[in-house]
Amino acid sequence: MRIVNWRPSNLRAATGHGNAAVVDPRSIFLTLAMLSLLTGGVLGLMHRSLLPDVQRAAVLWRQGTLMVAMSGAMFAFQDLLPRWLGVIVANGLLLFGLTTYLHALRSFFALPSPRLAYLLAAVVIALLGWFVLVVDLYAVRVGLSSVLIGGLLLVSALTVHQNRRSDLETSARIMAGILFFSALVMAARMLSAPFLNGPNVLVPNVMNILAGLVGAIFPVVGTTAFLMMCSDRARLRLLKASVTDELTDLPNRRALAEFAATQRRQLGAGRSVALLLFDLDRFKLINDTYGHEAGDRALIHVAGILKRLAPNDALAGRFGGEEFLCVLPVTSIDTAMALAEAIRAELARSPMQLGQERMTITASFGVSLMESNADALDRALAKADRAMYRAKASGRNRVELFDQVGQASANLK
Ligand SMILES: Nc1nc2c(ncn2[C@@H]2O[C@H](COP(=O)(O)OP(=O)(O)OP(=O)(O)O)[C@@H](O)[C@H]2O)c(=O)[nH]1
Repeated sequence: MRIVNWRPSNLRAATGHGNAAVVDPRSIFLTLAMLSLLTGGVLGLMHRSLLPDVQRAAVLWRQGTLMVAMSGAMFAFQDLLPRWLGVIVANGLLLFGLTTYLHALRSFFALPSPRLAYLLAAVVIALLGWFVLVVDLYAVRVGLSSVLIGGLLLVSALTVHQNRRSDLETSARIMAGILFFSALVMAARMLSAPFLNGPNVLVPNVMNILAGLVGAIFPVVGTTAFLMMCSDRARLRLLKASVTDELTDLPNRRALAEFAATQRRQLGAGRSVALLLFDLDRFKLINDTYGHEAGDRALIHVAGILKRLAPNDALAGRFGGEEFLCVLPVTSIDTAMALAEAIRAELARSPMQLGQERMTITASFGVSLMESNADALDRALAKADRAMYRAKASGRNRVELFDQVGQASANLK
Protein backbone atom coordinates (compact mmCIF):
# COMPACT_ATOMS: atom_id res chain seq x y z
CA MET A 1 0.00 0.00 0.00
CA ARG A 2 1.26 3.43 -0.85
CA ILE A 3 1.46 5.83 2.09
CA VAL A 4 0.46 9.33 1.13
CA ASN A 5 2.43 12.20 2.54
CA TRP A 6 1.57 15.64 1.27
CA ARG A 7 4.53 17.71 2.33
CA PRO A 8 5.65 20.12 -0.44
CA SER A 9 8.74 18.02 -1.15
CA ASN A 10 6.61 14.91 -1.71
CA LEU A 11 4.15 16.98 -3.69
CA ARG A 12 6.95 18.00 -6.02
CA ALA A 13 7.63 14.34 -6.61
CA ALA A 14 3.94 13.57 -7.08
CA THR A 15 3.29 16.35 -9.54
CA GLY A 16 6.64 16.42 -11.22
CA HIS A 17 7.06 20.15 -10.50
CA GLY A 18 9.92 21.79 -8.79
CA ASN A 19 8.37 25.06 -7.65
CA ALA A 20 7.05 24.14 -4.23
CA ALA A 21 4.36 26.41 -2.78
CA VAL A 22 3.95 27.28 0.87
CA VAL A 23 0.28 26.33 0.54
CA ASP A 24 0.01 23.31 -1.66
CA PRO A 25 -3.16 22.43 -3.61
CA ARG A 26 -3.47 19.00 -1.98
CA SER A 27 -3.79 20.53 1.50
CA ILE A 28 -6.24 23.09 0.16
CA PHE A 29 -8.46 20.45 -1.44
CA LEU A 30 -8.39 18.37 1.73
CA THR A 31 -9.34 21.47 3.73
CA LEU A 32 -12.17 22.07 1.26
CA ALA A 33 -13.44 18.53 1.80
CA MET A 34 -13.28 18.74 5.59
CA LEU A 35 -14.83 22.21 5.83
CA SER A 36 -17.62 21.20 3.45
CA LEU A 37 -18.41 18.14 5.57
CA LEU A 38 -18.29 20.18 8.78
CA THR A 39 -20.56 22.98 7.56
CA GLY A 40 -22.93 20.45 5.96
CA GLY A 41 -23.07 18.71 9.35
CA VAL A 42 -23.85 21.97 11.14
CA LEU A 43 -26.66 22.63 8.67
CA GLY A 44 -27.96 19.11 9.34
CA LEU A 45 -27.99 19.74 13.11
CA MET A 46 -29.96 22.98 12.54
CA HIS A 47 -32.48 21.30 10.24
CA ARG A 48 -35.35 20.92 12.69
CA SER A 49 -35.19 24.55 13.76
CA LEU A 50 -35.60 25.80 10.18
CA LEU A 51 -38.96 26.95 8.81
CA PRO A 52 -40.79 24.11 7.01
CA ASP A 53 -40.75 25.98 3.69
CA VAL A 54 -36.92 26.22 3.62
CA GLN A 55 -36.23 22.67 4.79
CA ARG A 56 -36.23 21.25 1.24
CA ALA A 57 -33.74 23.95 0.20
CA ALA A 58 -31.59 23.07 3.23
CA VAL A 59 -31.59 19.36 2.31
CA LEU A 60 -30.52 20.28 -1.24
CA TRP A 61 -27.80 22.59 0.10
CA ARG A 62 -26.47 19.71 2.24
CA GLN A 63 -26.50 17.37 -0.73
CA GLY A 64 -24.58 19.96 -2.76
CA THR A 65 -22.10 20.35 0.10
CA LEU A 66 -21.58 16.59 0.34
CA MET A 67 -20.87 16.38 -3.39
CA VAL A 68 -18.43 19.31 -3.22
CA ALA A 69 -16.70 17.64 -0.23
CA MET A 70 -16.33 14.36 -2.10
CA SER A 71 -14.96 16.14 -5.16
CA GLY A 72 -12.46 18.00 -2.93
CA ALA A 73 -11.23 14.72 -1.47
CA MET A 74 -10.81 13.26 -4.97
CA PHE A 75 -8.98 16.32 -6.28
CA ALA A 76 -6.64 16.09 -3.27
CA PHE A 77 -5.51 12.65 -4.43
CA GLN A 78 -5.97 13.15 -8.16
CA ASP A 79 -2.39 12.02 -8.83
CA LEU A 80 -3.01 8.70 -7.10
CA LEU A 81 -6.45 7.89 -8.47
CA PRO A 82 -7.29 6.39 -11.86
CA ARG A 83 -8.03 9.21 -14.30
CA TRP A 84 -11.70 8.34 -14.76
CA LEU A 85 -12.14 8.72 -11.00
CA GLY A 86 -9.79 11.63 -10.31
CA VAL A 87 -10.90 13.70 -13.28
CA ILE A 88 -14.31 12.64 -14.60
CA VAL A 89 -16.04 11.59 -11.36
CA ALA A 90 -14.37 14.35 -9.31
CA ASN A 91 -15.40 17.06 -11.78
CA GLY A 92 -18.83 15.46 -12.12
CA LEU A 93 -19.37 15.65 -8.36
CA LEU A 94 -18.22 19.27 -8.31
CA LEU A 95 -20.48 20.28 -11.22
CA PHE A 96 -23.51 18.42 -9.85
CA GLY A 97 -22.75 19.79 -6.38
CA LEU A 98 -22.78 23.37 -7.66
CA THR A 99 -25.94 22.68 -9.69
CA THR A 100 -27.53 21.36 -6.49
CA TYR A 101 -26.52 24.61 -4.73
CA LEU A 102 -28.35 26.51 -7.48
CA HIS A 103 -31.31 24.13 -7.05
CA ALA A 104 -31.27 24.83 -3.28
CA LEU A 105 -31.33 28.60 -3.83
CA ARG A 106 -34.16 28.30 -6.37
CA SER A 107 -36.09 26.12 -3.95
CA PHE A 108 -35.49 28.73 -1.22
CA PHE A 109 -37.21 31.32 -3.43
CA ALA A 110 -39.95 28.82 -4.46
CA LEU A 111 -38.66 28.62 -8.06
CA PRO A 112 -38.74 25.41 -10.15
CA SER A 113 -35.71 23.12 -10.24
CA PRO A 114 -32.92 24.12 -12.70
CA ARG A 115 -33.38 21.24 -15.16
CA LEU A 116 -31.36 22.92 -17.89
CA ALA A 117 -28.40 23.35 -15.53
CA TYR A 118 -28.47 19.64 -14.62
CA LEU A 119 -28.58 18.79 -18.32
CA LEU A 120 -25.67 21.13 -19.07
CA ALA A 121 -23.67 19.59 -16.22
CA ALA A 122 -24.24 16.11 -17.69
CA VAL A 123 -23.15 17.31 -21.15
CA VAL A 124 -19.99 18.96 -19.79
CA ILE A 125 -19.12 15.82 -17.80
CA ALA A 126 -19.48 13.75 -20.98
CA LEU A 127 -17.21 16.22 -22.83
CA LEU A 128 -14.68 16.09 -20.00
CA GLY A 129 -14.72 12.32 -20.33
CA TRP A 130 -13.99 12.69 -24.04
CA PHE A 131 -11.05 15.00 -23.37
CA VAL A 132 -9.62 12.53 -20.84
CA LEU A 133 -10.19 9.16 -22.41
CA VAL A 134 -10.19 9.91 -26.15
CA VAL A 135 -8.18 13.10 -26.64
CA ASP A 136 -6.08 14.09 -23.65
CA LEU A 137 -6.27 17.91 -23.62
CA TYR A 138 -5.71 19.40 -20.16
CA ALA A 139 -6.27 23.06 -21.13
CA VAL A 140 -9.60 22.25 -22.81
CA ARG A 141 -10.73 20.37 -19.71
CA VAL A 142 -9.82 23.31 -17.46
CA GLY A 143 -11.57 25.74 -19.80
CA LEU A 144 -14.71 23.61 -20.06
CA SER A 145 -15.12 22.99 -16.34
CA SER A 146 -14.31 26.63 -15.50
CA VAL A 147 -17.00 27.88 -17.91
CA LEU A 148 -19.71 25.77 -16.34
CA ILE A 149 -18.57 26.29 -12.74
CA GLY A 150 -18.36 30.07 -13.32
CA GLY A 151 -21.72 30.04 -15.13
CA LEU A 152 -23.42 28.13 -12.31
CA LEU A 153 -21.99 30.49 -9.70
CA LEU A 154 -23.03 33.54 -11.71
CA VAL A 155 -26.58 32.26 -12.26
CA SER A 156 -26.80 31.44 -8.55
CA ALA A 157 -25.63 34.97 -7.67
CA LEU A 158 -28.22 36.47 -10.03
CA THR A 159 -30.97 34.21 -8.62
CA VAL A 160 -30.28 35.50 -5.12
CA HIS A 161 -29.89 39.10 -6.26
CA GLN A 162 -33.10 39.18 -8.29
CA ASN A 163 -35.29 37.37 -5.78
CA ARG A 164 -34.09 38.96 -2.59
CA ARG A 165 -36.66 41.14 -0.95
CA SER A 166 -35.80 44.09 1.21
CA ASP A 167 -36.52 41.79 4.16
CA LEU A 168 -33.66 39.46 3.24
CA GLU A 169 -31.18 42.19 2.43
CA THR A 170 -28.06 41.46 4.46
CA SER A 171 -27.80 37.67 4.29
CA ALA A 172 -28.84 37.54 0.63
CA ARG A 173 -26.34 40.28 -0.21
CA ILE A 174 -23.53 38.30 1.43
CA MET A 175 -24.63 35.18 -0.47
CA ALA A 176 -24.84 36.99 -3.83
CA GLY A 177 -21.44 38.63 -3.12
CA ILE A 178 -19.56 35.39 -2.39
CA LEU A 179 -21.16 33.67 -5.38
CA PHE A 180 -20.24 36.55 -7.66
CA PHE A 181 -16.66 36.69 -6.37
CA SER A 182 -16.25 32.93 -6.89
CA ALA A 183 -17.64 33.29 -10.43
CA LEU A 184 -14.99 35.95 -11.12
CA VAL A 185 -12.21 33.62 -9.97
CA MET A 186 -13.58 30.96 -12.31
CA ALA A 187 -13.65 33.47 -15.17
CA ALA A 188 -9.95 34.18 -14.51
CA ARG A 189 -9.25 30.43 -14.48
CA MET A 190 -11.08 30.01 -17.76
CA LEU A 191 -9.07 32.82 -19.38
CA SER A 192 -5.80 31.42 -18.10
CA ALA A 193 -6.65 27.84 -19.23
CA PRO A 194 -4.54 28.01 -22.45
CA PHE A 195 -1.46 28.90 -20.39
CA LEU A 196 -1.92 26.25 -17.68
CA ASN A 197 0.16 23.12 -17.69
CA GLY A 198 -1.09 19.76 -16.50
CA PRO A 199 -1.10 17.06 -15.61
CA ASN A 200 -3.55 17.80 -12.79
CA VAL A 201 -4.99 20.36 -10.34
CA LEU A 202 -2.24 19.56 -7.82
CA VAL A 203 0.33 21.53 -9.80
CA PRO A 204 1.03 24.44 -7.44
CA ASN A 205 0.42 27.31 -9.84
CA VAL A 206 -1.39 30.51 -8.85
CA MET A 207 -4.63 29.57 -10.57
CA ASN A 208 -4.91 26.12 -8.98
CA ILE A 209 -4.15 27.55 -5.55
CA LEU A 210 -6.62 30.43 -5.98
CA ALA A 211 -9.40 28.16 -7.26
CA GLY A 212 -8.73 25.70 -4.44
CA LEU A 213 -8.79 28.48 -1.83
CA VAL A 214 -12.10 29.81 -3.13
CA GLY A 215 -13.40 26.25 -3.14
CA ALA A 216 -12.31 25.83 0.49
CA ILE A 217 -13.78 29.15 1.63
CA PHE A 218 -17.06 28.85 -0.25
CA PRO A 219 -18.64 25.99 1.74
CA VAL A 220 -18.03 27.86 5.01
CA VAL A 221 -19.09 31.36 3.94
CA GLY A 222 -21.79 30.07 1.57
CA THR A 223 -23.36 27.74 4.13
CA THR A 224 -23.17 30.45 6.79
CA ALA A 225 -24.90 32.88 4.41
CA PHE A 226 -27.50 30.22 3.61
CA LEU A 227 -28.21 29.69 7.32
CA MET A 228 -28.46 33.46 7.76
CA MET A 229 -30.97 33.61 4.90
CA CYS A 230 -33.03 30.92 6.65
CA SER A 231 -32.89 32.73 9.98
CA ASP A 232 -33.70 36.09 8.33
CA ARG A 233 -36.76 34.55 6.77
CA ALA A 234 -37.92 33.14 10.13
CA ARG A 235 -37.26 36.42 11.95
CA LEU A 236 -39.09 38.50 9.37
CA ARG A 237 -42.01 36.10 9.22
CA LEU A 238 -42.39 36.41 13.01
CA LEU A 239 -42.11 40.17 12.74
CA LYS A 240 -44.79 40.26 10.05
CA ALA A 241 -47.07 37.94 12.05
CA SER A 242 -46.80 40.22 15.06
CA VAL A 243 -48.21 43.17 13.11
CA THR A 244 -50.56 41.42 10.66
CA ASP A 245 -54.08 40.10 10.98
CA GLU A 246 -53.94 36.47 9.85
CA LEU A 247 -57.43 36.33 8.31
CA THR A 248 -57.40 39.48 6.22
CA ASP A 249 -53.63 40.05 5.89
CA LEU A 250 -54.25 43.65 6.96
CA PRO A 251 -52.18 45.41 9.62
CA ASN A 252 -53.47 44.43 13.07
CA ARG A 253 -54.33 46.51 16.12
CA ARG A 254 -50.71 46.71 17.29
CA ALA A 255 -49.49 47.95 13.90
CA LEU A 256 -52.28 50.53 13.76
CA ALA A 257 -51.58 51.80 17.28
CA GLU A 258 -47.83 52.09 16.58
CA PHE A 259 -48.44 53.89 13.31
CA ALA A 260 -50.91 56.33 14.90
CA ALA A 261 -48.52 57.04 17.78
CA THR A 262 -45.62 57.67 15.38
CA GLN A 263 -47.72 59.97 13.23
CA ARG A 264 -48.87 61.93 16.25
CA ARG A 265 -45.28 62.43 17.46
CA GLN A 266 -44.34 63.82 14.06
CA LEU A 267 -47.23 66.27 13.90
CA GLY A 268 -46.45 69.96 13.54
CA ALA A 269 -48.52 72.68 15.16
CA GLY A 270 -51.99 73.00 13.70
CA ARG A 271 -51.79 69.62 11.93
CA SER A 272 -53.82 66.57 12.78
CA VAL A 273 -54.08 62.83 12.23
CA ALA A 274 -57.53 61.44 11.42
CA LEU A 275 -58.89 58.15 12.73
CA LEU A 276 -61.61 56.45 10.69
CA LEU A 277 -63.12 53.66 12.76
CA PHE A 278 -65.85 51.49 11.32
CA ASP A 279 -67.82 48.50 12.43
CA LEU A 280 -69.76 46.17 10.10
CA ASP A 281 -73.52 46.34 10.44
CA ARG A 282 -75.45 43.40 11.84
CA PHE A 283 -72.48 41.14 11.33
CA LYS A 284 -73.71 38.65 13.89
CA LEU A 285 -76.67 38.02 11.60
CA ILE A 286 -74.31 36.96 8.77
CA ASN A 287 -72.55 34.49 11.08
CA ASP A 288 -75.82 33.18 12.45
CA THR A 289 -77.49 32.84 9.04
CA TYR A 290 -74.66 31.67 6.79
CA GLY A 291 -72.12 30.31 9.24
CA HIS A 292 -68.81 31.54 10.65
CA GLU A 293 -66.91 30.72 7.47
CA ALA A 294 -69.20 33.03 5.46
CA GLY A 295 -68.53 35.68 8.12
CA ASP A 296 -64.80 35.23 7.59
CA ARG A 297 -65.24 35.62 3.83
CA ALA A 298 -67.21 38.81 4.44
CA LEU A 299 -64.32 40.18 6.52
CA ILE A 300 -61.87 39.36 3.70
CA HIS A 301 -64.23 41.06 1.21
CA VAL A 302 -64.30 44.24 3.30
CA ALA A 303 -60.51 44.10 3.73
CA GLY A 304 -60.11 43.97 -0.07
CA ILE A 305 -62.15 47.15 -0.50
CA LEU A 306 -60.26 48.88 2.29
CA LYS A 307 -56.86 47.97 0.77
CA ARG A 308 -58.01 49.34 -2.57
CA LEU A 309 -59.34 52.66 -1.27
CA ALA A 310 -56.88 53.56 1.49
CA PRO A 311 -54.40 56.23 0.34
CA ASN A 312 -50.73 55.28 0.22
CA ASP A 313 -49.76 57.45 3.15
CA ALA A 314 -52.52 56.00 5.36
CA LEU A 315 -52.51 52.75 7.32
CA ALA A 316 -55.74 50.77 7.17
CA GLY A 317 -56.17 47.61 9.19
CA ARG A 318 -58.38 45.32 11.20
CA PHE A 319 -58.75 46.75 14.67
CA GLY A 320 -60.38 43.61 16.04
CA GLY A 321 -63.48 41.45 15.45
CA GLU A 322 -65.59 43.19 12.80
CA GLU A 323 -64.00 46.61 13.45
CA PHE A 324 -61.61 48.28 11.03
CA LEU A 325 -59.49 51.41 11.45
CA CYS A 326 -57.84 53.74 8.96
CA VAL A 327 -55.19 56.13 10.28
CA LEU A 328 -54.87 59.09 7.95
CA PRO A 329 -51.79 61.21 8.66
CA VAL A 330 -51.68 65.02 8.49
CA THR A 331 -55.07 65.64 7.11
CA SER A 332 -58.12 67.92 7.28
CA ILE A 333 -61.60 67.01 8.49
CA ASP A 334 -62.92 67.32 4.94
CA THR A 335 -60.39 64.83 3.53
CA ALA A 336 -61.04 62.35 6.33
CA MET A 337 -64.82 62.61 5.96
CA ALA A 338 -64.57 62.25 2.18
CA LEU A 339 -62.48 59.09 2.51
CA ALA A 340 -64.82 57.58 5.08
CA GLU A 341 -67.78 58.35 2.83
CA ALA A 342 -65.98 56.82 -0.19
CA ILE A 343 -65.31 53.57 1.71
CA ARG A 344 -68.88 53.45 3.05
CA ALA A 345 -70.38 53.99 -0.41
CA GLU A 346 -68.08 51.42 -2.05
CA LEU A 347 -69.01 48.80 0.55
CA ALA A 348 -72.70 49.51 0.04
CA ARG A 349 -72.47 49.10 -3.72
CA SER A 350 -70.20 46.03 -3.75
CA PRO A 351 -72.25 42.99 -2.77
CA MET A 352 -70.39 39.77 -2.18
CA GLN A 353 -71.43 36.41 -3.60
CA LEU A 354 -72.48 33.85 -0.99
CA GLY A 355 -73.50 30.66 -2.78
CA GLN A 356 -76.50 31.59 -4.90
CA GLU A 357 -77.06 34.84 -3.04
CA ARG A 358 -75.51 38.25 -3.28
CA MET A 359 -75.12 39.95 0.04
CA THR A 360 -74.42 43.61 0.69
CA ILE A 361 -72.30 44.42 3.71
CA THR A 362 -72.55 47.91 5.16
CA ALA A 363 -70.65 49.60 7.95
CA SER A 364 -71.05 52.50 10.37
CA PHE A 365 -68.17 54.99 10.57
CA GLY A 366 -66.88 57.27 13.31
CA VAL A 367 -64.24 59.89 12.45
CA SER A 368 -62.11 61.79 14.95
CA LEU A 369 -58.97 63.92 14.80
CA MET A 370 -55.82 63.57 16.87
CA GLU A 371 -54.31 67.01 17.37
CA SER A 372 -50.63 67.74 17.80
CA ASN A 373 -50.95 68.52 21.49
CA ALA A 374 -50.70 65.48 23.66
CA ASP A 375 -54.06 64.14 22.61
CA ALA A 376 -53.48 60.50 23.45
CA LEU A 377 -54.34 57.84 20.97
CA ASP A 378 -56.76 56.25 23.44
CA ARG A 379 -58.69 59.47 23.70
CA ALA A 380 -58.89 59.93 19.94
CA LEU A 381 -59.98 56.32 19.57
CA ALA A 382 -62.65 56.73 22.20
CA LYS A 383 -63.91 59.77 20.30
CA ALA A 384 -64.04 57.85 17.01
CA ASP A 385 -65.80 55.04 18.85
CA ARG A 386 -68.45 57.38 20.20
CA ALA A 387 -69.03 58.87 16.77
CA MET A 388 -69.31 55.36 15.33
CA TYR A 389 -71.93 54.34 17.86
CA ARG A 390 -73.78 57.51 17.04
CA ALA A 391 -73.79 56.30 13.40
CA LYS A 392 -75.15 52.92 14.55
CA ALA A 393 -77.84 54.59 16.64
CA SER A 394 -78.83 56.83 13.74
CA GLY A 395 -79.68 53.89 11.47
CA ARG A 396 -76.22 52.39 10.46
CA ASN A 397 -74.50 52.58 7.06
CA ARG A 398 -73.43 56.19 7.72
CA VAL A 399 -70.46 58.37 8.71
CA GLU A 400 -70.35 60.53 11.85
CA LEU A 401 -67.68 63.00 12.94
CA PHE A 402 -66.78 63.59 16.57
CA ASP A 403 -66.44 67.29 17.29
CA GLN A 404 -64.91 69.13 20.25
CA VAL A 405 -68.21 69.33 22.10
CA GLY A 406 -68.42 65.58 22.07
CA GLN A 407 -71.31 65.35 19.71
CA ALA A 408 -71.53 63.85 16.29
CA SER A 409 -71.48 67.16 14.53
CA ALA A 410 -71.75 66.11 10.97
CA ASN A 411 -73.07 63.10 9.30
CA LEU A 412 -73.12 61.78 5.82
CA LYS A 413 -75.16 59.03 4.35
N1 LIG B 1 -66.89 35.05 11.21
C1 LIG B 1 -66.31 35.84 12.11
N2 LIG B 1 -67.07 36.51 12.97
C2 LIG B 1 -66.46 37.32 13.86
C3 LIG B 1 -65.08 37.49 13.90
N3 LIG B 1 -64.77 38.37 14.89
C4 LIG B 1 -65.95 38.74 15.44
N4 LIG B 1 -66.97 38.11 14.83
C5 LIG B 1 -68.41 38.20 15.08
O1 LIG B 1 -68.89 39.50 14.88
C6 LIG B 1 -70.13 39.59 15.54
C7 LIG B 1 -70.31 40.98 16.11
O2 LIG B 1 -71.60 41.07 16.55
P1 LIG B 1 -72.14 42.27 17.38
O3 LIG B 1 -71.05 42.92 18.15
O4 LIG B 1 -73.31 41.73 18.21
O5 LIG B 1 -72.63 43.31 16.36
P2 LIG B 1 -73.39 43.23 14.99
O6 LIG B 1 -74.17 41.97 14.82
O7 LIG B 1 -72.36 43.49 13.94
O8 LIG B 1 -74.40 44.41 15.09
P3 LIG B 1 -74.13 45.96 15.09
O9 LIG B 1 -72.70 46.18 15.34
O10 LIG B 1 -74.98 46.49 16.16
O11 LIG B 1 -74.53 46.43 13.73
C8 LIG B 1 -70.16 38.48 16.58
O12 LIG B 1 -71.09 37.49 16.21
C9 LIG B 1 -68.74 37.90 16.54
O13 LIG B 1 -68.72 36.50 16.76
C10 LIG B 1 -64.29 36.74 12.98
O14 LIG B 1 -63.05 36.81 12.94
N5 LIG B 1 -64.92 35.94 12.09
